[in-house]
Amino acid sequence: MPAFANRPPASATQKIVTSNQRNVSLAFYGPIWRLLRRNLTENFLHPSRAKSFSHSRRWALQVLKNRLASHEKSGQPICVREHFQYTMFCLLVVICFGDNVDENQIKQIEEAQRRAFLSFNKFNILNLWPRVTKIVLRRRWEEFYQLRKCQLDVSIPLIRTRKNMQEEDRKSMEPHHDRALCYVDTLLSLEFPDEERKINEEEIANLCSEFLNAGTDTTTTSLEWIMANLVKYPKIQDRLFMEIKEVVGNGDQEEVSESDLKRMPYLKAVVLEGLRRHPPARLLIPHAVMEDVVLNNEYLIPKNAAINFLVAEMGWDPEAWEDPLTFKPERFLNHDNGIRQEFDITGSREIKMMPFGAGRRICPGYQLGMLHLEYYVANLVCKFEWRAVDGDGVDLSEKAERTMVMKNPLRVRISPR
Ligand code: HEM
Repeated sequence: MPAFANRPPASATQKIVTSNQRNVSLAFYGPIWRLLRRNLTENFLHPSRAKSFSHSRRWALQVLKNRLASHEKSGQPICVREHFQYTMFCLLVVICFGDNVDENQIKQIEEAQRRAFLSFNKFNILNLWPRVTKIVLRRRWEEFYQLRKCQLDVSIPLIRTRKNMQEEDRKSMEPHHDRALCYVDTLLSLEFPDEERKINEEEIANLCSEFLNAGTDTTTTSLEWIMANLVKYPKIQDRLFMEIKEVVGNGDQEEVSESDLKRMPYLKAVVLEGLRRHPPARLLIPHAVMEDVVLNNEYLIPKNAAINFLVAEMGWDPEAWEDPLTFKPERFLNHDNGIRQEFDITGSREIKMMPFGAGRRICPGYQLGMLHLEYYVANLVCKFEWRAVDGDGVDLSEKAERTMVMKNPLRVRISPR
């Protein structure tokens, strides 16, 4: 039995890949994976591209503020998870399919994604022996195809709309250069070098579904944990509010903008501390090494053995972090209250925590995830004061669902600042 070091050095993680299955999905490995990943990170999720969705982030923020404000008027405590979830989902749908999508279409996509998710365990067995199960579990296969059809019926028209827009732009004397590039746009122009073909509509639909799944719950869960800590520790919330006010001033500014965020080291520290203390993914997608690796002259990791990283335990390691179970954003600040220069969330220099994974399989959406957390935390704290429901403490117990969520979802009272 191999033993696994729980803080592998970066050199070992660089060799890590997931199993060698060939599939048009970012979660598997192969030449296609490399191409798709490069597309996602370099052409699309790169910060310069991510900026083009500022107006969508602003729109989603407005949706969220309206929902919270109308609840606040009712005088009842608010259970925030559903609102965070809806906001993140709307935003990612727009980033994925373009800002021409309306709320009704978003609801249809949400329903199709939800049904697919709820059936995940039921259909898992079909992966094992497809030839056999196609005979003995014929009904289940039919159900699976039906569900798949529902998903495609919703997403393929949206993909075709973007295709038509690209066609029109190509023919037009006045193409829309200012149109924000969405994920589907980048996929439509991809060609597989080894197969001399373009990626087809069904494959694009799969990748979009994966994009929405991977980005929504992780960001929603992290946002809920961070806000829970700000409610539990009002002094931290007050300090954050002071920082925000110093940057945006006392005027009636509608939004903390993305450029403001860069001048808020304490905000970044709060987000990092949230991800350290409550990483939404407790395990990474299983990894494997391509050849036998010996760590620290002590632990053998055999080629192809499934490796699961205990992400939370790394961030709670008392040898790496002082008082690791306490929520203390200051640990990420240097003496001048700036973000510690040496801290690196990608783990390319050292790994003390890895909420997004590390090495070449690191979450391709990590910059977008960080930006969304900083943007929504800053705006929520700037607009409202967040307080615990009278007599109710904030219970930070955990529950394993798709991500590690709050066992008792966060309920709060908010009041406009
Ligand atoms: C707080 C937010 C997020 C967290 C904590 C997070 C965390 C993770 C983790 C731990 C992995 C597995 C990495 C590994 O196995 O080594 C992952 C994979 C992935 N994430 Fe994220 N993620 C976040 C946001 C996002 C966003 C916003 C997107 C896209 C819009 C995204 C897209 C993906 C994709 C496509 C994968 C699979 C990549 C692959 O297998 O190569 N994530 N994420």
